Amino acid sequence: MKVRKALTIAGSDSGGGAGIQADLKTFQELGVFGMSALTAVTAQNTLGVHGVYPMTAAAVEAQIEAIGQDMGTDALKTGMLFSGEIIQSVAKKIEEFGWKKVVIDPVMVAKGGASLLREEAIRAMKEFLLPLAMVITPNIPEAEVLTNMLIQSIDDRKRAAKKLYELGVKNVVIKGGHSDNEETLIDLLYDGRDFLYFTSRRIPTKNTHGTGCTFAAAVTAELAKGQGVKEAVELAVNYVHAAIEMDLQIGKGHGPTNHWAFKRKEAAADAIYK
Ligand SMILES: Nc1ncnc2c1ncn2[C@@H]1O[C@H](COP(=O)(O)OP(=O)(O)O)[C@@H](O)[C@H]1O
Ligand SMILES: Cc1ncc(COP(=O)(O)O)c(N)n1
Repeated sequence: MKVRKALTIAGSDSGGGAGIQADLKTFQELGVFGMSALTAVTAQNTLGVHGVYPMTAAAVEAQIEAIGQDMGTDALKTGMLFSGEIIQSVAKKIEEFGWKKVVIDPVMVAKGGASLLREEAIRAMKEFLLPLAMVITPNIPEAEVLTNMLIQSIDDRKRAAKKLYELGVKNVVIKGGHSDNEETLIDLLYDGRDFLYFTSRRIPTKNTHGTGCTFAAAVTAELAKGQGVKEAVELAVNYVHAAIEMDLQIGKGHGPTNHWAFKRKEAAADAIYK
């Protein structure tokens, strides 16, 4: 059996709920061999970000180079990239190795409000990275920054998705966690032709730390396994939903999600239908 591989280029969350830790847990749970290139170390817990210690762009390049030269990858995702310089290095390496299954989670601020991306980096992201993306997965505030639009309605979101598509992204997912609907939420996928709506029940919880990272990592793992974008997004919606639903109650603030939950739910369903 051929083992599929996925690479995450992202920041470390010492609290284990978001960033590289969330990505690797998700890769593992979805049966994909996970690799990482660290862009920054954060001192972080469920109460917030207490420090950000970026890597040099050369160190980020060296990590990607080491992976590309030897192991290669079937898909990759980016998370916290911190600076325009790191973004340019990452884009250069993606092009150099010819990687196509590229998922960009344009991480900008942590749930507590701490900045994980410098202001100057937004231009670099649009210019160098977005044209290389197979999928981009902004939440509503990130989509607003990238498009210079105010997004309130679903129609606004559709317009924003079209704008992002025009920047060269092949598939745009604008996630609905930040919408003001208290009952349901919609993750919207646009592939340049059709809009697809993934509707789920909003779970009343404060434990949503790392949902965005987990979502993008699940999309990446599924693409690595050879799934299409639509199937990968659908699975990611279900994976994150299970992870939020069976939360772990860890820490005093916004706790992490449960990366085991999806497989446990699947195993329970298998036992019922056997
Ligand atoms: N309270 C919630 N209940 C159910 N699903 C949620 C909830 N909050 C977020 N999600 C889901 O988690 C994923 C990430 O959503 P979002 O909060 O928009 O992104 P981010 O974590 O990047 O801010 C999406 O699939 C969204 O539908
Ligand atoms: C290192 C790192 N990367 C990304 C996030 C975003 O996480 P969230 O899903 O809570 O917005 C984070 N808090 N820390």
